[in-house]
Amino acid sequence: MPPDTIEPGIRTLAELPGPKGIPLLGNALQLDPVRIHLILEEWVRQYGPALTIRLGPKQVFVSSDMNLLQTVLHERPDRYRRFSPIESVLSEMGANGVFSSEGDAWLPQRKIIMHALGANHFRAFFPSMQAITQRLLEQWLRAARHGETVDMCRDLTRYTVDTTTTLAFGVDPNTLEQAGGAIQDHMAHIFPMILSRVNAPFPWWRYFKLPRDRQFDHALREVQHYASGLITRARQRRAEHPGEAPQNLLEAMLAAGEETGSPMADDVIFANTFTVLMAGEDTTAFSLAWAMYCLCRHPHVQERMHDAALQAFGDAPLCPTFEDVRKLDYFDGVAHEAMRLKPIVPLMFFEPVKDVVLGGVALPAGMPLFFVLRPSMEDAQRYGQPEAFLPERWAAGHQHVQPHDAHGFLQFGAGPRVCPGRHLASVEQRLVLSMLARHFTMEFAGDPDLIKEESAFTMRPSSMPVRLKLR
Ligand code: HEM
Repeated sequence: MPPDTIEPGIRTLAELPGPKGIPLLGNALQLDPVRIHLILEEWVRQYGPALTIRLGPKQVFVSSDMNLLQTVLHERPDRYRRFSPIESVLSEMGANGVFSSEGDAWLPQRKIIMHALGANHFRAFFPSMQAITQRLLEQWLRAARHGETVDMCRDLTRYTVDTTTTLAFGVDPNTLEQAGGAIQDHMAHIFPMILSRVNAPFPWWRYFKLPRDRQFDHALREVQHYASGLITRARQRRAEHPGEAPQNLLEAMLAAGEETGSPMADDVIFANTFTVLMAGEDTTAFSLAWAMYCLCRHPHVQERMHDAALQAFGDAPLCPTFEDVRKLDYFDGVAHEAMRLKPIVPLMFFEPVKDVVLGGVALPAGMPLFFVLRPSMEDAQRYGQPEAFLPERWAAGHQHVQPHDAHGFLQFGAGPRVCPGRHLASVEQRLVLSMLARHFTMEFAGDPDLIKEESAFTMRPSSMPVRLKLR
């Protein structure tokens, strides 16, 4: 955008404040990928809600203004898209599915995935979710009886992979009861590298491999092999049951175009299997792990949850029917409140597809836009008593904690690309938290100050060891 075309009163990036960088690399070396969200939050505190940084040759617009983020989210795909390195990095991994694809490629994938993950499928799927939750309960009962520490990050990532794989791909891998390493151990190496590569000022991995790139390549091969196995099994099932309506997302992708004669390409099916496997794992698991963290800090909320569980499903060990899930709104509030204080999506990355003016700042097409989500969720103008953990603020019609501005909460995104897995995530959160509160009390099994926030595309706890006691 040439400066002489910018209207009076509109600012350019050069007029925004920001931290000083070094020649050539700019601020890149200051942005430790594991702490990137904390560093950007600190800069927002220091320089205000609109600032600029530089990553190598790229000038970046950084903002914590959720009204601007709402604009960006809703004005897709015409004016904005995801930050383009997300697409190139995921393409190199064979994972350019619905999350990262843009333009005409995105919509057909989105339609299939929205349908397959739609809330209308949950009724039929509910018994499977109950069985997986029962498995988790049995593990925790054993740990409580033997006084063993529970590694919540381990158990919850296994729970979410079992649930997502069963729902979306029609196979229950039962990683929860698997003794040794499971697919999750490989996936744990993939997320941090995606974040590092997306924000790298220089694509080093295309020229030389560091030990961590080799570890990443190995993890990627394992996950690719796993996804291929799922696809092979689904193909076999379809061949054995010709003409049957697709039973899950994978079968829906294989069946797409059977009538019109334009099937979904194999690489697109593969990319979306990979995408949904990844998107369904860390997000829900770490939102639950952070909820555990908040609950250990606020034992009185555990008591309220226990009462709410008894009220919703009485003597039953788990939420007994799909209809009863609706009675678990208090648990949804717990999950939301944990995500407000410990956002598993602390940053979102976009770019304009054409020259735009956003918040009075002229931004040329292709300019990286980084949004920092937590400051607005800790803002007293949006949330009363922002530092307090108050799940009841999310109850419908609740008036006691004011103000309450749900627009400031964008953990699932918004607009045409809002998270299609949010209903599944909400059912998982309700089932796990209500089961926990029905049977156990929980406390940290170690020094909570050692639990650190780590950016790894999602924001995960460095560890979450807890001790469960039977009620
Ligand atoms: C607490 C749990 C979760 C959180 C906080 C979360 C958050 C998000 C966010 C912020 C986005 C970007 C939305 C946007 O651009 O407007 C997204 C997209 C997506 N999520 Fe989730 N997610 C969660 C769980 C899940 C689950 C369980 C699945 C699937 C099993 C899933 C699948 C996806 C997919 C496929 C997309 C890409 C949608 C598109 O670009 O059209 N998510 N999610």
